[in-house]
Amino acid sequence: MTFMGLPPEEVFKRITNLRNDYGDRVVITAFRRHILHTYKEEDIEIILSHSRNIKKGIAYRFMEPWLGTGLLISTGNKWHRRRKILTPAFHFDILKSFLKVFEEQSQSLVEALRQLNKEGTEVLDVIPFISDHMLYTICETAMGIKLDADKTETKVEYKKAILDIGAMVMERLTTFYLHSDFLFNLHPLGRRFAKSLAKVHSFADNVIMERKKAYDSGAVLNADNGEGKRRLALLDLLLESERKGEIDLEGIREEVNTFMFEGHDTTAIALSFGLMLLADHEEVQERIFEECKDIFSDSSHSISMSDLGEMKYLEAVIKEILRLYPSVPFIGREIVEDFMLGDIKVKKGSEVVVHIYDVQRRPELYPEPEAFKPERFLEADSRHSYAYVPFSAGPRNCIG
Ligand code: HEM
Repeated sequence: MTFMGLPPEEVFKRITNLRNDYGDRVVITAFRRHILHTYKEEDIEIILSHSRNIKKGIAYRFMEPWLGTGLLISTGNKWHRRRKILTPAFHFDILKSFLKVFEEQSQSLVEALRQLNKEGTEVLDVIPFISDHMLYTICETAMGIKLDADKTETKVEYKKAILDIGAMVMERLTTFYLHSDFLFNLHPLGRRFAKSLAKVHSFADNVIMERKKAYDSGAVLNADNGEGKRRLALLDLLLESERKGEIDLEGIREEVNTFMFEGHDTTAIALSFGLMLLADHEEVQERIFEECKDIFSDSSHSISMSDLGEMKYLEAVIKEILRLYPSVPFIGREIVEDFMLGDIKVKKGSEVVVHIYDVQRRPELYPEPEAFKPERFLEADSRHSYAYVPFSAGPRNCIG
């Protein structure tokens, strides 16, 4: 079997079809490396909950020039240390303090869509458009900067550069001869990648320096939990750790790039597929609308955490969107310690790929798996706990 020269969508289709042709476990051997693909919830549990096999697969190295060894890519002690520094930035009190930003950004997105509708514009690809708003949200919440107010050329170039880099990483991944750094750097794609990278790094450095100035002068973004305990948002938390000598400026840059990417790309994909599904299912739109009407009646009060808690149907809709279209369809691990996967031994040096997209479409777990049915998440859930893993699970689950 070969994936050589195929466009990314074709590679995706072939990889996800492997299960139909070969069963629940498939081993592909490429360049003398054994890669085990698994589609089964029991296997996925063993792999994702392993406490030492936490090293990411080789495909992630194509993102390293961009994200460095930030939280997504790092492993071992470095990953443990960073995860410990960053976890408090996702405390409930911090997230609660961002509700206003989420609301403002949602309204601004709806307004922009309305405007497009008025102009009769035909939106062909919503992803870059939604990406903008997701990027503004992560910048304002995690980095403390208002990117939507910034109309400079640098910002426009930054946004374009990260969208391009994402696409270029995908293209490199599916073009095997470009896996070699030597060939990639000589290739036009490699040269374009380097140019975009320079823009992204320079933008991230400016964000850090600006925030460092604000932090040093005492004007930092923080949330008070009502008991006088100050909680710091992500970039400020990193700057505080730098003061304590726990991380250096290069490390901060790795995390800023990691969170700018992970924080906007995953959410933009989920929202884009969500809009597509809602457009096709008016009855679901109607039920969401009725639920909101019950919660807000005629009031236009700002949304609260308790309002969110009441949106049971909307929550089921979001779960169903992420079941059908998980933003991260598969994840890879490089095995650093032999382990047993049921009756087979997976050896150190091999790789495993967990197919989130496919396990979430198994007909025996999800009857009519291709159908968009949010009600399945309203019923009592007796499924295996690793049959639904859009945020991964175990030690390397999604922090965001
Ligand atoms: C729909 C939204 C999201 C989905 C579906 C999602 C999914 C995932 C998945 C599947 C992983 C594991 C990746 C792997 O093992 O290769 C992951 C990791 C991660 N996610 Fe998310 N994510 C979402 C939103 C976010 C947001 C909003 C942030 C940041 C604010 C974020 C930051 C991260 C980071 C830093 C990691 C690496 C964690 C670690 O290895 O310790 N994600 N995410």
